[in-house]
Formats: sequence, structure tokens, C-alpha cells
Amino acid sequence: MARNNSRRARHDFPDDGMLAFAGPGLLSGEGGGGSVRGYLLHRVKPHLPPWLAVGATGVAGALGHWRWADSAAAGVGLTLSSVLLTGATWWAGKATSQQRRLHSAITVAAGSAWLTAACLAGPTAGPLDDLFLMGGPVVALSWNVRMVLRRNDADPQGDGADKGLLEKVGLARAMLGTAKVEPNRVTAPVALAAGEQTNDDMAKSLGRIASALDLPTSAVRYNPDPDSSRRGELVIVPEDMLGDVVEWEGPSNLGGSIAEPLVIGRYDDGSPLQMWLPGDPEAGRNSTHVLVAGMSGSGKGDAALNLLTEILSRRDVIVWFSDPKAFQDFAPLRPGLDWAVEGGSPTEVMVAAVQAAIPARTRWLGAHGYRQWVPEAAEQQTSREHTCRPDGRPCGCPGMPFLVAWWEEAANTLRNMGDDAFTGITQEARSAGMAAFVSLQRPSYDQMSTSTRASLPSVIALGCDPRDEGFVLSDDVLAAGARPGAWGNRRPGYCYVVSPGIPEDRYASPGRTFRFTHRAVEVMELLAQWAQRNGATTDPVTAGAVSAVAGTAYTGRAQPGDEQPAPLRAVQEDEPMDNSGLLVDPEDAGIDPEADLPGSEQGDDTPIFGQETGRKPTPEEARQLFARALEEFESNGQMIVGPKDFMDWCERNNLSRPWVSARLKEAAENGRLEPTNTTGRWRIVPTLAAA
Ligand SMILES: Nc1ncnc2c1ncn2[C@@H]1O[C@H](COP(=O)(O)OP(=O)(O)OP(=O)(O)O)[C@@H](O)[C@H]1O
Repeated sequence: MARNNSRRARHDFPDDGMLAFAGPGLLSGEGGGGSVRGYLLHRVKPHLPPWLAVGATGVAGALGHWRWADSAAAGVGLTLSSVLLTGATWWAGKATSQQRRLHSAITVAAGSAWLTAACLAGPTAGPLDDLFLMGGPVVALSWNVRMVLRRNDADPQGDGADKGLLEKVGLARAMLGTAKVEPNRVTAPVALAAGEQTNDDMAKSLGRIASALDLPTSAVRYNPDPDSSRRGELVIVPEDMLGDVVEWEGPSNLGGSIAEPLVIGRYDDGSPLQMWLPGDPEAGRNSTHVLVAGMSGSGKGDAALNLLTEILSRRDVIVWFSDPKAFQDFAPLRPGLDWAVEGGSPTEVMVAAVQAAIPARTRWLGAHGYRQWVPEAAEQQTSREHTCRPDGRPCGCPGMPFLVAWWEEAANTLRNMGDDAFTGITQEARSAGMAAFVSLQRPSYDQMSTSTRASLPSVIALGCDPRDEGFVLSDDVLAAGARPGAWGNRRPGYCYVVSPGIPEDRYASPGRTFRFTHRAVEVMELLAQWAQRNGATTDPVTAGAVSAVAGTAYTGRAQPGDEQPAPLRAVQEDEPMDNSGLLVDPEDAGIDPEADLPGSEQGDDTPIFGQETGRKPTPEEARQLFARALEEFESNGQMIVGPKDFMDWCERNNLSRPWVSARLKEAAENGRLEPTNTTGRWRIVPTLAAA
């Protein structure tokens, strides 16, 4: 698209041939019914008046002579009129240029003098007829020439009119082409001086152009032509139409497919601000992952609500959502989510589940002949084209809905996951019919590494600190005039959206999200109920993969009318650790878990069990107790454990915590637990759900 624009921009220059010079009239046949004669007439018309005036003077001379040939009084009157008319012309031309004033006065003086002489002596007397035949066309032509020159001077196609502006900003010899004027948007092709200036120079001058025009910096943008280093398009949006807040009124496409665009606000020219998640093989568009970045108060919450309400209103998508802020903003939508967890360890479980779901989903898509997810994949598989049966008959497998995995306020989660894990997820998720969303409060390098940032191709860049602009937007988009740092949190909801499917020349156009007020809560609740009843349910392949990791912690979306299962609780992460990296209570720090337990006569495996009775359980009994404890955690949906979680259990069973730490290590060796990225915390490998 940008490419097409730039091609058009090239042709708009007057020096690029007849097309621009002829103007739209030639193409549309405007004023001439489409014929060449009509066109020529249309072009000649403005130049006729001087010729008509010459003709009228000749006729007036003949008529005057017929009436006043022998009248002395008429001679005096005509001479006086001629002088007066010339004087009046000179006086009236005061406000105009010196040149035009002189030209007009000479024309009037010559015309009126000839008329006076013709009236008195006759138009053919002496040299009068020759004077008329030679002088008349000369005077008329002088006006025609003048008109042609003036038109070219004032023509915005020429470089003259705009040279002032570009000269002012240090781009002398650059040219502006035909400006396309729309309501509140002027677009003009730019050709910079060959061999002297580059698109970079233009990008650097945008601030000065805005200053010369007395406009905010964000009102002036430049879209460089990808095929040229000295051509592009200057876009000026004089009035900030985003100043008016527009409230969210409901989803744009209830019951539509997730493949259709998500509408989250509008651009400054009023067109819809939209983005696409799944790829489209026909449109050559890749699926994408999204970063929602903005400083506190920039309107990140509302941007996320816009996205989430759009997603939940589609028929073929499920959402897994992690929110460390305990669903403060998203509570009304929670019943519509397939899986909702708070931050901390439940989020780790979700990450592990996503990792497990990706290969399972990719395999299923491949087995059914899909190179990437398309809406058809979410329907029951009834075609021969998409069957997993070796005999080629329709397999009838249930469809696989698109999956959105969303990590709200994700800085900690990403740090814990590590770059490799996250970039691995994002790379592989694209072929698994999945989009990852990450929202970040402080979009900066200390919150997210460059490789993680690079794995999120789409961004919704809300207001940020000017120093973080380079983190959220690419150099190209910044060079085109995007300035999220200029908004900070003073313009909530203002954003730039960079995402596949959006024309690149839109990347630097600001948009604004819809605002969510208390009135929206009721609509969101209704939407969540709609999603519960009509939204997609998890397919068996994804459900199997996630259950194998999350066990009973994954419940799927609650049925309408059911209580939403409580989101998994976060556990404290800042507990002290012993020197082996295991979590211990402060009073246990320093105890060697491998050392013989006090009072134990049977070695390290003997728990302090049933001390009241003095009975000491055998190591085997103690191990069974521990296994039952893990099962209990698993059935309660608590899939990540550390020594801290066994405190009550230890007290109940008179077991020591160091002993528990040793058992945890042992269970990890036996495959019952998996280490997590947090030292001393283990993820239970489910046996109940898998059984
Ligand atoms: N598109 C919008 N138009 C007008 N006002 C908006 C828009 N989006 C958000 N706001 C308002 O801006 C304020 C801040 O928004 P919000 O709480 O969503 O910011 P935030 O970036 O999520 O901040 P934090 O990270 O601190 O929660 C709120 O009062 C909200 O109503």
C-alpha cells in the first residue's frame, strides 16, 4: 500500500509528465463531456476575456464614430473620460503589485485613447485600423501571458509555493508535489534534492516543519518511499480530532471470527483503529504477538479492555489470562475466560501449560492439513481436505479454537521465564494458532530484554517516557514522526499501533482507544455471559496437553450459572532460601537437611512422627505420607510447591521441614516434580488428571 502510494506520489510531480500537468479534468473529461474539443475549450476559456475586451473596444469605436463623428463636445467628453478611466485604474491598483498596476493602467490608457480617436476620426482613419489590428492582440496576449505565469507561480504543483516552508527548515531545493487535501489531512509527495538530501534529513526536519506551521510535533509525519532514499509523503493533520473522548459502546462484531479485525478505537482522521491476530495466507499476513506498552496512567487498562472485549466477542477463540492485579480491571469479563490465574506460581503453571500446548496444537493442525490456523480449523473437521484419517475420508474431529495467552503486567513473569523460554514460545506459537499478549507498565530495557521485545512483532504504544520511545517503536516509525513520549500520561488512550495488516504509512498516525466508564461494566458482564454460552470451548487436544501439566489447576471455562472457579492464588515469592536454594523458614536456615534428625535413631529418613505416642514411623510410612501430601496439593489445584507450603502439613504430622526439603529434591529426581525457574520451587507433574 505504502508502495502504491509512493508510486502515485512519483507521478504527481509536474516534471514527471503530462498526467500531473493536465490535472484531473483530462481524465474525467470534466467540463467537456469527455471529448478532446471539450477539454480544449475548457482550458482556453479563462484566456478569452482579454480578446473579448479588444473586440468590444473595436465595436465601441465604430458605434461611437457613427454617433459622435462631428461633435466637438463629444471629443472633449471622450478625452476627459479616457484620462479619468486611466487615473481611476491607477488608483484602484494601489493594493496590487506594482507590475500589475502598471500593466492595467497602460492597457486602459491605450484602449481608451484608441476608442476616443476612433469615435472622433473613425476606426479606419489614418493608422487607427492598423493600430487596432496590431495593438489589440498584443494587449490581449500580454494578459494571457500574465495569467499563465501567475497560475504556475501559485500552483501547488510547482516548487515555488512550498519552497518557503522547506527552505525555512533547511531543505532548500526539495520539492512538494500535488497536495491531496482531505478533511483534516493534507498529504503531499516530497522529492528531496538528488544527491544532497535523504529521507533521514526529512525525518529530522519534522519538528521544525511543525514549528514553522505552528502545530504539535505529532501533527506532522513523513512516510518514506521504500523504493527511494529521497522520496516520500509528508502528512499533516492540523487539528487534533482525538481530543474528543469516545466511549466504548460494545463489541464491533459479536459472533464474528477472531480472524476478522479487532476494532479498538479510531485514528485521528476518524477511520477505525484495528488490528488482526491470526495470519491470513491469502493476504500474506503473518499471525502476531502483541506488546501493550504505556506508562502508568497512559490508558493501558482501557486499551487492554478494548482488546479483550473484542477477542471474547468472537466465536472461535479461547483466552488464558494471567493478572497479578487480581482482576481489578477485568473482573466483569472473567467468566468468559477459559483460564484465569493471578500472578506468581499459577502464572508459572500457565506458562508451562502453554509450552506443552504448542507442540500438541501444531501437530493437530499439521495432521489436519493446516499450515497455519484459519477459522475453518475451529469447526468440526468434515472435509476430505482437512482430515487426519489415512484413508482420506472426513475424520469428524472437533475443531481447534484460536488461543490467546495473555500476561498482564508481565515484567516479573518474563524475567522468571527467561528470554529463551519466552522467545521459544513466541516463535513456535505462530504455527500453533496462538497469539501471546504481554502488557508492560514501564516499557523500557530494564523491564524486558531486547530479544523478548523483538519476539513481539505488534505493539500498541501508549504514552511513555521520551527515553523509552526507542524501546517501544522501531527507528523507522519514530523517523516517520511517531512521538509517544510527547504524550506521557497526559493523553490517556492515545496510541500508535504497529501490526501486520495495518498499512505501514499508518504506523506513525496516532489513534485513540475507546474509553471504558462504569456504564461499560454491565455490557462487559453480558458479554462474558455470551462468551460462556456461545464462545468456543477448549478442544480435546489442547485440554489434554494443558491438563498433563496443570492437572486440576486447569478447569476450563465455568458453565453459565456456575461459580467461576477461583483463580489460582499467588504465593509469596520472597521467602528465604537455604544454601541449597530451597525455601526454608528463617528458623530452619542453616540446618543441614541431610543430617540425622534430633532424636532419630534410624537415620535420616525417619520423621518426627507421632511424638506424642513416642512412635516413630518407618521411612516407608513417611514417604507414603509425603506422596499423599503431594496428591492433596494436586487435587486442590496448587501445582507449584516449596518447603513453605508444607509448614502446616509438617505441624499436623510432626514432621520437620528440612526433612520435607530433602523429600522435595528426591521427588524431583523421581519425576514427580519438575524444577521451575525459581530456585527451590517445584511444579507437580500431574498424575490425577492424567490417570
Ligand atoms: N481512550 C481513552 N480516552 C479517555 N480517557 C481514557 C482513555 N483510556 C483511559 N482513559 C482514562 O485515563 C486514566 C488512566 O487510565 P488507565 O488506568 O487505564 O491507565 P493505565 O495505563 O492502565 O495505568 P496503570 O498502569 O497505573 O493502571 C483513567 O481515568 C481512564 O479512564
